[in-house]
Amino acid sequence: MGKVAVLGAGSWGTALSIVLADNGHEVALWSHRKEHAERINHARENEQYLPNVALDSLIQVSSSLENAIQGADAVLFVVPTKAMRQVCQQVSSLLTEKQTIIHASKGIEPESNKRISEMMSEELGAHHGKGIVVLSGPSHAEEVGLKQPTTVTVSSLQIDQAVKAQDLFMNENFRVYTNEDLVGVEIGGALKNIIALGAGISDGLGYGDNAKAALITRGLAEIARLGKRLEANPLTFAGLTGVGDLIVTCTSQHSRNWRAGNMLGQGYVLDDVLEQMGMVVEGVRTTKAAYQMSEKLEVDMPITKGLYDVVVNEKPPKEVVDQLMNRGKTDELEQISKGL
Ligand SMILES: NC(=O)C1=CN([C@@H]2O[C@H](COP(=O)(O)OP(=O)(O)OC[C@H]3O[C@@H](n4cnc5c(N)ncnc54)[C@H](OP(=O)(O)O)[C@@H]3O)[C@@H](O)[C@H]2O)C=CC1
Ligand SMILES: O=C(CO)COP(=O)(O)O
Repeated sequence: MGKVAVLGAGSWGTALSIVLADNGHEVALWSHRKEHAERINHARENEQYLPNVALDSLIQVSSSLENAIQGADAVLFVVPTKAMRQVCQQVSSLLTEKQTIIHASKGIEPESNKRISEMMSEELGAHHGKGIVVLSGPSHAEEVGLKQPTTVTVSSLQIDQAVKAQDLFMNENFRVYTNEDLVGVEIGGALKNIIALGAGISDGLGYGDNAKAALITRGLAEIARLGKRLEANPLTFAGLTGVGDLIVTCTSQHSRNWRAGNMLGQGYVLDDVLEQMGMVVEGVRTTKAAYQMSEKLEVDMPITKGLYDVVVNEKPPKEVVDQLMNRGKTDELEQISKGL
């Protein structure tokens, strides 16, 4: 048992703090807003992001990064991808060499097209760079907070660091696997949000299970094609952070990406959707990043291109479905094998 600093007091940071406290760790949960930190400490609940879930007394919330990180054996970064560089810059001088560095966010940075561990490694410097661990998989905060059975994967270029993270989080409700394929784990976790936006749009347009099954299957094929180009292990996409997270995010109403897509499919405009969500919808920025990567690396990603047309070019979703359905003929095995 030790101390873990959790940076980011949204739904996922709060749910993972609950897992860590269940394992007997002292948790310093950091919110960048003082009033939010005080509110959670007082209510013993994160009413804004994870309501109706009581927080153990082992979880103490602070708006001071120094207090959160001092004496921590591990530091978990779980802010939206957009905030990751800034938070890394804020903490980089506070970290010590012994601390295990983990992130549990899901995204790709537009323009640089960097994965989260790559961005972190640039900001945190050589020592922590190679040992950064990612935790990913099919895991909605709402269910983890209720201690419902959940499985995730941890990965790192230094597998001993991933094993340390596995030991920190693993318990009878929260099963943690290791996987050496850092690229595949991060790419699967980030890109499934694009397909979940598409699944929500499909439901919002009134389409049925056939359309959703097609999106999940063909979405997996194009994620694997990009992954292969980036030298991921294709088998990772058959795992929890690939097909597992695609299934949960495309089919669960807990998913913010699915919910945002659902509203887009019903005709709401993106700015209104994002305002109403009040939580991060990573798929929007990841769509931009993945589209840029598919163009640069010449990887065929028709669903991503369609979603890019919706979120960037404001094309009506129905037109995008027609565009996808009326492409030229292709062979299924030929397409799938490009991701193997
Ligand atoms: N929720 C889930 O079930 C899961 C989420 N994830 C991933 O975890 C990451 C975080 O998501 P989640 O917790 O759900 O997001 P939420 O929208 O629930 O919360 C985001 C939190 O980050 C804070 N934040 C925003 N900007 C900054 C900043 N610049 N510095 C510090 N804190 C900031 C927000 O504060 P404020 O209130 O001030 O905006 C808020 O506390 C995402 O990448 C997501 O994809 C992964 C698996 C499951
Ligand atoms: O990553 C998640 C589940 O594994 C959460 O997905 P959303 O961000 O769409 O809610």
